[in-house]
Amino acid sequence: MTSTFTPPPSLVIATRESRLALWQAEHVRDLLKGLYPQCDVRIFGMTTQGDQILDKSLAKIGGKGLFVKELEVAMEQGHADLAVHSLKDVPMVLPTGFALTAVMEREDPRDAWVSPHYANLADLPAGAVVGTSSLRRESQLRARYPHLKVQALRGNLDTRLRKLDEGQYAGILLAAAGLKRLGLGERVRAVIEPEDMLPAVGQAALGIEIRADRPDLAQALAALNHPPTALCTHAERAVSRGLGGSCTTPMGAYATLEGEAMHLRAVLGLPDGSQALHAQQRGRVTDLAQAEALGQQVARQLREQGADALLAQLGSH
Ligand SMILES: NCc1[nH]cc(CCC(=O)O)c1CC(=O)O
Repeated sequence: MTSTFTPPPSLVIATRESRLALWQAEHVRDLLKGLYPQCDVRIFGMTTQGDQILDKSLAKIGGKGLFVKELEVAMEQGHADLAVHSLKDVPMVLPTGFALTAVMEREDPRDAWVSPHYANLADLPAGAVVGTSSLRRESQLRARYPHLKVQALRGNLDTRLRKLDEGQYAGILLAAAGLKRLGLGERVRAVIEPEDMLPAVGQAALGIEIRADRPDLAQALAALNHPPTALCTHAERAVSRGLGGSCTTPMGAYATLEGEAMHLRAVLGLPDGSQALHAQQRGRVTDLAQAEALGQQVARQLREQGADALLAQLGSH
């Protein structure tokens, strides 16, 4: 088969302007420059609504979709060709006209414990304050360590680390991936295994979004797709979608793939840790449809255990 593919003469990448988002966009820019040396690849940085609201819980202001919308408008208006997102922040259902065209290889998917004084969560005395605004982390933390206190912690990575260093918290929970990407891996005191805390849907993976009417771009960006990561995160996203969840639902879902054998685990709990539902499933997965089916099975298992009632209680929390 002869290829008739001609790489585009230029590519503009839309991104948020936090240090992590810029790192991720620059990473994609460098990969694209390597793939297409003739292509003029540029970064279009934007401050999103989500970045400006720092004092309220994300769940209350409409979820992490706020980090994605402005980038979509930029693509809609032709100011950018693609957007690089932390897949974790991408809504489970994209608006019409947009597509997740590639999912890149995952960094370390685990959550990390960051603390100046305590090597481990298990070392914390009763009443110690842990910083996180993630309902998923709060729910799993409280279920396992009911003697700890949880206090809100918002802002980008640098802000959160600064608040920790100001001494308001015994320690904080962050995604290991973000810290590693920014060269802050030495701040990690302990990584938390999925057995103890399931990561967020899509955690540590980057998603590349384009307009659905740009098949030329889809072809140019296909080389960035990492099929095992795409399959795993597709299954995770199917669990959340199957529950009608969003990026702020207190659930974790994590898939691993060895050869064609996928193992998908999920948890859904109340933020106060008083109730949690767990489900897991193994199956052969070689394409996105099979990944989707496995995710739907896990969502069904959670439903059979009462996920809908739990989600209804959440609404009133
Ligand atoms: N919700 C914010 C967010 N979105 C993506 C990451 C970094 C890690 C990743 O790519 O999952 C983080 C920070 C965090 O949760 O600590």
